[in-house]
Amino acid sequence: MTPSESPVQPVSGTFPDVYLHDTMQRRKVKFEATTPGRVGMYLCGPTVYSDAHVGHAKKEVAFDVVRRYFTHLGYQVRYVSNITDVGHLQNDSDDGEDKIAKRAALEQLQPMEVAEKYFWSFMDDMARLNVLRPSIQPRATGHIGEQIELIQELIARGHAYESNGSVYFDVRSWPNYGVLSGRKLDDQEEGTREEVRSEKRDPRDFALWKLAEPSHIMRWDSPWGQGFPGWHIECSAMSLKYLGEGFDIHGGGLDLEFPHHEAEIAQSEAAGHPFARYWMHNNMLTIGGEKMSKSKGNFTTLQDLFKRLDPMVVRFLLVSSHYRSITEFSDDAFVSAQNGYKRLTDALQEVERRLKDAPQHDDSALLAKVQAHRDAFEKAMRDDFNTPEAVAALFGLTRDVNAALSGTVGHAGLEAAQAAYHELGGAVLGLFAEGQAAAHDDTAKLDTLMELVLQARQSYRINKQYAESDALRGRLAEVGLTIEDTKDGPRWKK
Ligand SMILES: Nc1ncnc2c1ncn2[C@@H]1O[C@H](COP(=O)(O)OP(=O)(O)OP(=O)(O)O)[C@@H](O)[C@H]1O
Ligand SMILES: [Zn+2]
Repeated sequence: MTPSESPVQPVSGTFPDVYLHDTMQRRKVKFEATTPGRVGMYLCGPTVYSDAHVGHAKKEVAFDVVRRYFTHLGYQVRYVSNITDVGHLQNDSDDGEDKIAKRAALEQLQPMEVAEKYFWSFMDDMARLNVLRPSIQPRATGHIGEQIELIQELIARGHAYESNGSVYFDVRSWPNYGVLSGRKLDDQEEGTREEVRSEKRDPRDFALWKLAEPSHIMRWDSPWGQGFPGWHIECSAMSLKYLGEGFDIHGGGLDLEFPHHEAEIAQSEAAGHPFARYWMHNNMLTIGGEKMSKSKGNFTTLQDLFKRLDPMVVRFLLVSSHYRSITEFSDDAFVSAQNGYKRLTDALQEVERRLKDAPQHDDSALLAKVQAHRDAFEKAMRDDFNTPEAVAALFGLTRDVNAALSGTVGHAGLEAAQAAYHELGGAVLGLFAEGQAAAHDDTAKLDTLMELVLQARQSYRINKQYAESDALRGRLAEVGLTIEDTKDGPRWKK
């Protein structure tokens, strides 16, 4: 496989030092770009077979912030994140049911319809969370050729073998297997069906290509017959294709460190392609102390959550904890996120309101304070993207801005405060999408308004004025607002 990277030119300029926690070295290290001024990042994206939950959002938001911060520092960032639309098998051991096919049977859809449906649902959720679109979002099914080519290279170099129409990576042939997770080969276990075990030279060998059973719908021609790629190979093929060998940063959830990322490294480097230079992993979003996950069934989809919470509050909650820390999902956490976010947006709105008609005033004291909070924000971000401390800097800013707003503030002070909110809270943390502060305010107003409407409707009903009550409901339906009567009383929905 030829990584199709055309040579990229360095970007001139000076770039402040950024330290990040590299999983491979298990410590914070100074980031050095392969090409000065450019950052190539790859993030393992979603398998599109169900709606995204809040845990997925933690990962997407974490790496979106990393990308945004490098951009803020002046780097040209190429952000590649894949879409897994090949149905992979239910468990990691090359065994079990195909997740997309299983969903397709359940929903009476074609597997590709499932992938398409949940791809767009994921994109909508991410847009609402103000996650920037990747520079390139390659789909696994669009890169079968590249995956086959990489597998052929591995066979040619003696690191993979064919068995019954499937191809496996030969872990014994690659002493570096375990380099990321620190696992010794002998400690690794693999519980696999006997039939699959017997195809492998070693039970820990992982599939690069799987022979398709007659019932398997998603299948492609290959030198080994009709089949489909293994779970790990797409990420190697697509990251190398779009970012080139030795690209800068590879990210993903901590649960992917082994086996997924270990396998990505082995199959890329054994084929002769130096892989990612830094590895970053986000910790988990938990509920009641347990990882939120589809298989445990303890998840809340983003779509459900957005019915009761502004997506920006969800984002605020996520950036308020560090990407390497556990984030506990609870109602209390949301209440405090709601309050915290409102403090920021209220101050920003007041600054913007006052800017329209700002008096002449000496703002030097406020200007110095704004600068100090900016410095604190940058220092936190350069230290492994410490977003909770960066958020604390925004609160510090808000405290000083509110104090200043209780007296006279001139144009320069207001403008400096506004710029700090937009550049740090907005561009870097992604908390104020264009017009977001105003939209947040509108949402709050709509909530109040609808509460009053529901009360009015209740009194119509108590007074048996059913025609009026129905008319009210009908009029709201015309503008897309529905009222539902539930056992807990009436509810409204957009
Ligand atoms: N609770 C979570 N917190 C943080 N990241 C998560 C969480 N759940 C999933 N992710 C990340 O999202 C990506 C895809 O997750 P995946 O589709 O396997 O979801 P899942 O809910 O864990 O599913 P399953 O339970 O079937 O394994 C992975 O990189 C994973 O690390
Ligand atoms: Zn991956």
